[in-house]
Amino acid sequence: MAPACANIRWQHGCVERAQRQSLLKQKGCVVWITGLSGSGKSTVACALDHALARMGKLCYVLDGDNVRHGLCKDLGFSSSDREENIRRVGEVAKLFADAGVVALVSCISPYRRDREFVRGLVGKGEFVEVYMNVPLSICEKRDCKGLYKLARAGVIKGFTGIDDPYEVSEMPEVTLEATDEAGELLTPECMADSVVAFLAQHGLLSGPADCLQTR
Ligand SMILES: Nc1ncnc2c1ncn2[C@@H]1O[C@H](COP(=O)(O)OS(=O)(=O)O)[C@@H](OP(=O)(O)O)[C@H]1O
Ligand SMILES: Nc1ncnc2c1ncn2[C@@H]1O[C@H](COP(=O)(O)OP(=O)(O)O)[C@@H](O)[C@H]1O
Repeated sequence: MAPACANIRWQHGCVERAQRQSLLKQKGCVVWITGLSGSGKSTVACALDHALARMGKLCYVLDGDNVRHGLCKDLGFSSSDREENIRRVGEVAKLFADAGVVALVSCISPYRRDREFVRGLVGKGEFVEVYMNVPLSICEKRDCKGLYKLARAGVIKGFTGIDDPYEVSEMPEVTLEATDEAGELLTPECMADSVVAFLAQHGLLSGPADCLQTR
């Protein structure tokens, strides 16, 4: 989308992304964690942040609840507000990736179209969609904020999974199941390990190949 005002030109910087990545000895990317409220997005983002920090990788978590206290405090939960919410978070995540940081986004982001929009914003191969495949029954049972109860009672309208849709992607890069084959709940640490494995397999955790020698 072009800027609303015509008299805007792109200002190029003096330090390139490759140099920033070289300084940080890592590559920037966006890990986009999507799923129902209560599916464990924030918990996995936190576990992933810890796991990657232990590997010396700098991350930053953009959590739906948190950005709605600032950047997106003017937005509600209509489909157009959710779209704008995801657009803004996507743009910020893109800036983090450009800075050489691993952006860990945990937003419901219920509409496929909005997630695909962000995928298109971010460089090819740098957008990793992580789908929390946790059944509504589990999320609703957890109901740690009491919101499902309010939604079922009709106090909250347009709640994702109750009277607003969650559209599953056809091909998320990573799908995290709630349970293992024996039906035991998988831990957040185990889920984070699956994401780390994907990032490693796809070269997103190695040092930038095209980086300049600055140290
Ligand atoms: N109507 C409705 N539907 C869904 N969720 C709601 C709603 N109203 C408030 N909440 C709370 O807001 C959190 C979701 O914010 P997000 O920015 O992630 O939502 S979205 O991506 O724009 O759909 C979400 O946080 P999580 O539980 O962490 O997902 C809820 O606590
Ligand atoms: N893998 C898991 N196993 C068991 N409980 C979990 C798991 N992941 C998250 N939880 C719990 O579920 C609740 C919702 O998790 P949260 O990360 O806040 O979800 P979301 O960000 O998707 O709303 C929290 O009480 C959290 O401790």
